[in-house]
Amino acid sequence: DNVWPNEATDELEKMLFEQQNPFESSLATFAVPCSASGLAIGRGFGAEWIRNAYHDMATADVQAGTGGIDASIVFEKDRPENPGAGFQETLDFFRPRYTTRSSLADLFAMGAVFGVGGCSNGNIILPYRAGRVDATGPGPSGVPEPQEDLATHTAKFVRQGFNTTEMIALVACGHTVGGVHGVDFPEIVPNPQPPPVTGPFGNDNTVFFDTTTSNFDNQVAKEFVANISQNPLAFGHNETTRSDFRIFNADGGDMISRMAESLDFFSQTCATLLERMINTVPPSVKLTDVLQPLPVKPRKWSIDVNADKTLTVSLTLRIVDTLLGGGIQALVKPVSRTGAALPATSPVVIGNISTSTCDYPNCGPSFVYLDYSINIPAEQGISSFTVDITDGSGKTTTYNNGGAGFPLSDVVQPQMSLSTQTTKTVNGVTLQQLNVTAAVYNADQYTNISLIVPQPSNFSATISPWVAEVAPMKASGKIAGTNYTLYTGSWLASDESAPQHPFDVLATGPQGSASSTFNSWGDVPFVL
Ligand code: HEM
Repeated sequence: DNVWPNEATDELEKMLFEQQNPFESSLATFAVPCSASGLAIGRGFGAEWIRNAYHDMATADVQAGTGGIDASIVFEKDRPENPGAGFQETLDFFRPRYTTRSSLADLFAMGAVFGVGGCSNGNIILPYRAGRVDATGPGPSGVPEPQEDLATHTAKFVRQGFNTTEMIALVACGHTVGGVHGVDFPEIVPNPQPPPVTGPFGNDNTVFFDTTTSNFDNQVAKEFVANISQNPLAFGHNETTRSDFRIFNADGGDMISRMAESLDFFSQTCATLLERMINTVPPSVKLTDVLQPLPVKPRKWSIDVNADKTLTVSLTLRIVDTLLGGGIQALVKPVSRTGAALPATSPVVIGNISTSTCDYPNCGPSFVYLDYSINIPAEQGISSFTVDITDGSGKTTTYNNGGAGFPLSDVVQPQMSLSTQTTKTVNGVTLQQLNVTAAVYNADQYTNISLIVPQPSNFSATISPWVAEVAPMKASGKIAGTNYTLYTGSWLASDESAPQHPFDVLATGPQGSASSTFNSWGDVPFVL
């Protein structure tokens, strides 16, 4: 069932498995190594992303079927139960990847996967499912706080779906990285006077939970059991806020001892519980299957209609490198609009192979990116293609995307070289403008052709549901000798903070519709 395209998973699959790809910066890199960070001394992205996911989930009520990982944390950052810069820093980090195909809740869950993967050096890779739905406002409060008593904590974890043993384990799993920041919890970690200011981002005066703060390992449990722990929530000077001490002893110390005894047991327990944590969603939310990397994935493509009555299909394929077995023989076999086989095309080799490896071990395969430039008579066109890969041993395998080939429609295609992005000043406010020219095949079949740019429904909210802003497109001429007509339309942002959300071109009519979706602004030339 792992076929392309899949609007629910394609974006997230890319962010999850492709690190250091040729097109976009990697997300996981920021949690690898776990100690590296562009944040204040004592802060790390990996720890922040794990804590962010927990605090987002921690207001869930599994009996009532409410809350869970829904990004409601972005509306709850000012609450006393959510102190610290970590939640804002996590939001700032993931928000640029928030789209109609990647909810912030899914990104926050992925952040936890990266945090655990990066900090365990690939030892624990949480299986990742997509489909979480973003909240539109704050939910109830109820994140556990360190000064609360054990009965309160136990009840809060039951509300979240975790029994006492699981509570002990989940807290140990969370508190194996990072620590308590004096700037956030001066009552737990007193700040020295005057405060130390070292490094460009300052020092937030952190006392770590264990001596291997950058390792997702059972050291936190070992040091607790051995009574040599520096964990401020276990042995801090302030007895009221020793929540880890009370929780780790909630079953008489049994679970924390077992976690201390075996790294394997610790890791397996954490993998299970953290997976449950990121998959805590209301029953109305259906998560997808665990994402698996596609062996062959069209990663980028565009189709230009040329004056000489041909089409140029520019295609970048992403291929799991083991399929190639050291070779680069991967032939694209296009199929015409009517289903006829067209000549096979080899990749444009020189200078166009790039490889991508994951930032931490075991996160997924390495990929090779191959570029193709495929020329097809405009009247024949393209509807799909298959890929024949010949590996190092000479064996050829056809990849047909689960049977039907990789669909690639040439019916509606933005012509990037004829399109521009620019800015327009309206009443002293600089707004982005997108001018798109698209080629439409047999345009007389359609009654409406439009440019669609999803935008937030509420620009002053931290996040809000996307609404499709629709700009009509008008015919601007035929391409001589072809059945293509050019259509042009302009979208002007309604707010200066408008995100450059990927855009669609949609043609609709009584006989059906055709579209080109999720086109990147990065492919549209910028003009002043
Ligand atoms: C009774 C339950 C819990 C309490 C009272 C608690 C309390 C705290 C406190 C006070 C901090 C210091 C935060 C700061 O200084 O900004 C902290 C940090 C942290 N917590 Fe918890 N926690 C609990 C459960 C959990 C759970 C279940 C997880 C994840 C599975 C988790 C993950 C983390 C992480 C990763 C940090 C380090 C953050 C950083 O270094 O930036 N916590 N916790």
